[in-house]
Amino acid sequence: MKTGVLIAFEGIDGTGKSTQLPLLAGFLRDRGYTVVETCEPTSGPYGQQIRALYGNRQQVSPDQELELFLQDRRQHVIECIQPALEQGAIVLTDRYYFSTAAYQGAAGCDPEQIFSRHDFAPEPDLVLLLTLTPEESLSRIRNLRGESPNDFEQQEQLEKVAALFASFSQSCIVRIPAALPIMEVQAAIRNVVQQLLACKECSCSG
Ligand SMILES: Nc1ncnc2c1ncn2[C@@H]1O[C@H](COP(=O)(O)OP(=O)(O)O)[C@@H](O)[C@H]1O
Ligand SMILES: Cc1cn([C@H]2C[C@H](O)[C@@H](COP(=O)(O)OP(=O)(O)O)O2)c(=O)[nH]c1=O
Repeated sequence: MKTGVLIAFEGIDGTGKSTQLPLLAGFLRDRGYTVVETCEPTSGPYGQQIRALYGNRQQVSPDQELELFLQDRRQHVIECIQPALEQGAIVLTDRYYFSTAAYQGAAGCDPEQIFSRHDFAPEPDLVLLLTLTPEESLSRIRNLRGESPNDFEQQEQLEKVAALFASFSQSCIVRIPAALPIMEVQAAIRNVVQQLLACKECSCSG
């Protein structure tokens, strides 16, 4: 049974998910919450197979790629997310099934079918969807991270991924403009999370 709080960070590559998530974790821990920080792809066997595709995505079909992300997530839910939620933790995950619907959707799979294949995955209480243009995201990857974009980070592909993220309308999604300075993005995130926690703590429905 889920008693904790599940918050997913989503968005195209370079939007600042792995910058913002630890800042939120620290903020929440300072306020006495138990926080579990996690990410997908995981470091487990399926996550490692996925990482091996970064430089050579063509070696698998979109369907095979989708299966790998599903297997990785199933293991992530069973071994990490569900136990942490049962213990009442706030779980912060860097990516979740919205990434699969967007990225594998952009690769040719059906996003609706991808959502419907996630009945094993607890629905998040909140999805913080960081928004940035693909141009800005690629510029951050090249200039700030100092990396060459990998096979998942090609502009044409990221345009499709961003368009799919923009099309999702689940009520748990809150869009956070990510082009602002780091601590301004963090302030917007904290504001939304504090509202969610206040709501949970007073058991109101909205
Ligand atoms: N708001 C921001 N303004 C400027 N640079 C940022 C901002 N957020 C993150 N960055 C930088 O952009 C790069 C990508 O951020 P990162 O957190 O790795 O993105 P993601 O995890 O979404 O791929 C990093 O070099 C990071 O330091
Ligand atoms: C979770 C997930 C990620 N991805 C992609 C998005 C990213 O381009 C890539 C790696 O994710 P990323 O968040 O960059 O992880 P890391 O920095 O640890 O390698 O995988 C999918 O295509 N589908 C998914 O379901």
